[in-house]
Amino acid sequence: MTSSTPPPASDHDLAVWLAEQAGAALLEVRTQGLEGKALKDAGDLASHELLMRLLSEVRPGDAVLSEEGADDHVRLSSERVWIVDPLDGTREFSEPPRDDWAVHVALWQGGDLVAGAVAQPALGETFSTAAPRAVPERAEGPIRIAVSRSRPPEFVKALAEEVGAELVPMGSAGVKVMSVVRDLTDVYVHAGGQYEWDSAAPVVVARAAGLHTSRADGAELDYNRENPWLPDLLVARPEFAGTVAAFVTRWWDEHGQD
Ligand SMILES: Nc1ncnc2c1ncn2[C@@H]1O[C@H](COP(=O)(O)O)[C@@H](OP(=O)(O)O)[C@H]1O
Ligand SMILES: [Mg+2]
Repeated sequence: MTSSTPPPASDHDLAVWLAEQAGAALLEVRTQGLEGKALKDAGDLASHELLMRLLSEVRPGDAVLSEEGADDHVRLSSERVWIVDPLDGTREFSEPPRDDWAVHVALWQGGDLVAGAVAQPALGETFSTAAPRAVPERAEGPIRIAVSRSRPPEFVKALAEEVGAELVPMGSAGVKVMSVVRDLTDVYVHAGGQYEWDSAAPVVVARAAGLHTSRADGAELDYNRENPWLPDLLVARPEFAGTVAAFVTRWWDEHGQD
């Protein structure tokens, strides 16, 4: 969809529309000849401002939770809260032609995530609850675990050794969750730091595809809390979730939570 298309009525379709509008703006920023921090900052700002403006126009009664608006406590008494990450994988966005960066748009309503979209603009793909994907049959071979390129959890090497897995580093929480949806990997596990906007949209899209989603130790995920710090995450094909969650539980018992 392009900016000439009107905003759709349904929340599922609106999440896609918003993520794709922001994605188009980000691709345009990438053509401006900027580099490094200037490119990161210009992308963050352009996408953030566009999403805030569009949401205030099309859903004026809803609250928004994003990095810039985390302290706006109106959202804590709101029935409907859009949880957005205008540019996830900022580092990779600033390293063209990498395509492992994303726009996240999720809707939280009455206690849980209900709709969402993850756009990967440089890949030309959007994953969403509007058109949930069936996860393909698993490719044969060892378990593949998606991990952060720059800040992987301290336990991942020990986990990979124990279960005979290979690690697949890439940028963006959304891209890593979508790698499980696409059967590029089997598991994404993170610990050590993240915020609600890093995982909300990927999680609701993964749930719609039938994947397991939880904290890294298997505990329940909870969104739109006063403190949006949500430092760990596990998204996995259901058959691998128990093994990874049990490993993390044991690791945290023995080493403390990182
Ligand atoms: N230890 C940590 N503390 C805070 N945020 C973290 C983090 N590790 C990862 N993240 C955030 O999670 C997102 C995915 O990270 P990664 O690409 O390393 O997997 C990034 O979001 P942003 O790019 O929106 O800042 C990154 O900032
Ligand atoms: Mg992010």
